[in-house]
Amino acid sequence: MTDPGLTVTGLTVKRGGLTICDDVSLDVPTGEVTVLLGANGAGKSTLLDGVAGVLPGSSGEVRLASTRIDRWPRHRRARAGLGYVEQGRTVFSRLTVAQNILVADPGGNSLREALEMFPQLREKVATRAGLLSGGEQQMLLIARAMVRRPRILMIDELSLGLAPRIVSDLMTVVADLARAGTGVLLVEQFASLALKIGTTAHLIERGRITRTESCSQLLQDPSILENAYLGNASATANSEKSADEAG
Ligand SMILES: Nc1ncnc2c1ncn2[C@@H]1O[C@H](COP(=O)(O)OP(=O)(O)OP(=O)(O)O)[C@@H](O)[C@H]1O
Repeated sequence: MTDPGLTVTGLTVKRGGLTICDDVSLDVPTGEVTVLLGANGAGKSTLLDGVAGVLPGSSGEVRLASTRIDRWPRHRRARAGLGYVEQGRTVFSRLTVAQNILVADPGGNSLREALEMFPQLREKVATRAGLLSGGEQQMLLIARAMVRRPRILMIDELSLGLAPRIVSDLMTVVADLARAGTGVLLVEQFASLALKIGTTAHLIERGRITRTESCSQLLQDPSILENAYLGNASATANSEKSADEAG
């Protein structure tokens, strides 16, 4: 058994009175990347919000390194080692790269550590973050989360709006973080890139985990993914095609 990272058991999360995530259970071990895949609106962000304490869970348990944290406010979960790079989160664009890091963690070594993690940012340390490329801004967001040394880092759609080549570079960075010991829970629309760096993948459909597979298995047999979370769209397309052929 690996070092216990994050354990989610039977978590239900509501938005506006509606159950969006229903009875979700999954583990995120330290030292590896766990991938969460699902169609738009399946409930991926809501699940991460529920785990991080952005939204309250209405039932179920969240444990970090075996300690129950689901009744804790968000900042306490973060202090305990749960990092979260939210979808659409932006850098402080008028602050420099260095100031963005120091805002997250004014500790003496945080800037040095961040630049060791992301040497690409070294030359830009005095540059205003708003002038960085999209990929560099995402690196800065990860660096800001990592200087707090989280045991677990949840990343929601880091690739939003970025070219595939840049996303591929970011995936290498994320894989390195996991190799260095962090447990990563990765939500990613570029499924094949995420699966290449992941160990286990969970598929979520309409707020429920419907399948858990090894990433290598999903890469070898893409039809599993197509049937699972593209299933509805292709079923509709096929039935339309059959109707056309019949007509
Ligand atoms: N603030 C909100 N109030 C009510 N319902 C919401 C709210 N935000 C999202 N939802 C609904 O919750 C469901 C899940 O949304 P969520 O953003 O968690 O999905 P997702 O899998 O992350 O999708 P995407 O890939 O598009 O980000 C969707 O049906 C969405 O319409």
